[in-house]
Parts: sequence; structure tokens; C-alpha cells
Amino acid sequence: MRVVVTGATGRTGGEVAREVAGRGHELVPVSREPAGTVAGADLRPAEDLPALLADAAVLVDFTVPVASVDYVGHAAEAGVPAVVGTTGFDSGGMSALDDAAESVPLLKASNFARGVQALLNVVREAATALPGYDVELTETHHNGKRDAPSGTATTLLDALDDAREESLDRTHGREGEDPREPGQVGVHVRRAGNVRGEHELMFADNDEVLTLTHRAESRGVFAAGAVDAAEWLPGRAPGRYEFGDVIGDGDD
Ligand SMILES: NC(=O)C1=CN([C@@H]2O[C@H](COP(=O)(O)OP(=O)(O)OC[C@H]3O[C@@H](n4cnc5c(N)ncnc54)[C@H](O)[C@@H]3O)[C@@H](O)[C@H]2O)C=CC1
Ligand SMILES: O=C(O)C1=N[C@H](C(=O)O)C[C@H](O)C1
Repeated sequence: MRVVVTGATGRTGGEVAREVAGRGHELVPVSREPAGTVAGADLRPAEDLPALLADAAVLVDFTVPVASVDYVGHAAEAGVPAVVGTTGFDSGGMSALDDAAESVPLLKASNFARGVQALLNVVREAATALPGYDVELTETHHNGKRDAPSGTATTLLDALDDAREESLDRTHGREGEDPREPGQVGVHVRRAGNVRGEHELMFADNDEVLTLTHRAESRGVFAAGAVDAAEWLPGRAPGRYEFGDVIGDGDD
């Protein structure tokens, strides 16, 4: 099938492009700086996206929110399903994705690693089994990451709130005289080197500590999950889908 990849010159989009080509699909790599090739295919300019989508089976996007909203809008106009891996959308961006999902199937996931789906389930279980335990989240990414906290961190915190049936106060770091208050969840962001993505949740109380950690060891894990989603999505009804739908599990 013909797969259009936006952000194909990026760290993750490039990996997705190689995965698409490696699985024998027709790759159309798109970039706002279209010089050269990716995975043996010529880069195409983003301004040609409406024409490039004409015969496409699916769009896969790993860019930035402002570009993603634009590209997904073109996909919706062309009737092409969209897989969105980009993170960091504000509420306006999220409603633009909802609008697009009225006319095409749209799957957005903050993390396409299967281990993160399992982590979400374990976090829900721990949150229910350990009511009232203090929770602190730490995420670590490479020094080129733009958004903070990560999309995955936000998804994990949402899962924690759902399981606890409360909205914990997300406290971003601490400084000076700033003791922990009841109802808080501490959120700690580290940016260094080339770390692919690590998320750790700590549950502590009752003289014990439970630590749950997921670490991506290559971007290939995200690319494989995104292309699994791209192969699964065409032919579905318009609407919002999650990566858990692809692997028959949980949510986002
Ligand atoms: N859902 C998941 O599993 C994963 C999601 N991500 C997300 O994917 C996104 C991209 O991450 P990276 O590949 O590390 O970034 P990157 O900076 O390496 O690549 C971004 C790509 O978007 C393009 N781009 C940037 N600004 C643009 C603009 N204003 N208009 C059009 N194109 C633009 C760049 O040219 C590049 O091709 C981030 O939001 C990141 O959080 C990253 C890894 C896994
Ligand atoms: O920017 C990244 O690299 C990653 N972004 C995603 C996020 O924001 O959660 C997923 C993964 O952690 C890598």
C-alpha cells in the first residue's frame, strides 16, 4: 500500500520511513526541506501533500503539533486515514484532530511501544491496589526533545487519575521550601544525550517503594508500532482510535 510519511527527515519519521519500505509498502516521504532520499525514495515537498495523498492508503505523521494539524487536515479532505505519533498538542490541536476524525479514521498514540501499553495496565492496577500511596513520575529523553512533559508521561498521569478517580495536582519539580502536599503527583523531566525515552513511576508509602520503568532502547520500537497501526487503520470507520485497539489492549 502507498504510505505517506510526514516528518520523514526527522529522528522518528526517518525510522518510520525505513520500516514502511522494509515491509514492502510504497513509501512517499514528505518534508518541508525536501532534498535527497529516505529509504531509497525521493523526498517530496510538504506543499505537494494534497496531491501526494490522492492515491494514498494512509498518512503517518511524526512532526510538530502545528504541522500535524495541517497535514491531518489535508488527509481528512482527501479521505485518507491518519496515524499521528506527534505529541505536545494543546486543546485547540486536539479538537482539530477530533474534527478530522469525523471524516476519516484517525489513530493518535503518545507511544507506539508495546511495553508502554503493558505499563499503562500495570499502572492502573498499582494505583488501585495502593490507594493513597505517593506517586512521582520521572521521564528522560534526548536533548533534542521539544515538548515537556512527554506525551507518554501525560498519558500515564491520565491513567493514574482514571484509576484513582481523582485529579491529582501535577507538581512539576520542587524548589525552596516546597513540601509535598496530599493529592500531588510529582512530575520530573530530564533531557540529556541521546536517550530514546524512559518513563518511571514510583509508588511509595507504608515503608515500601514500588518502581515501574519502561525504557525504549531504539526508535525502531516506535516505528514498528506506528507501521502496525498504519497497516491496521485503512478500512475502519471514521473516528478516533488508539494503539491499544491495534494490539487488542487498553487505551492510548
Ligand atoms: N508516539 C510515539 O511513539 C513517538 C512520538 N514521538 C513524537 O514525534 C515527534 C517528532 O519527534 P522527533 O522525530 O524526535 O523530532 P525531529 O525534530 O527529529 O523531527 C521532526 C520532523 O518534523 C519536521 N518539522 C519540524 N517543524 C516543522 C514545521 N513547523 N512544519 C513542518 N515540519 C516540521 C522536521 O523537519 C522533521 O522532519 C515529537 O512530537 C515526538 O514527541 C517521537 C517518538 C515516538
Ligand atoms: O520525543 C521523543 O523522542 C519521544 N516522544 C514520545 C513522548 O513524548 O512520549 C514517545 C517517546 O517517549 C519518545
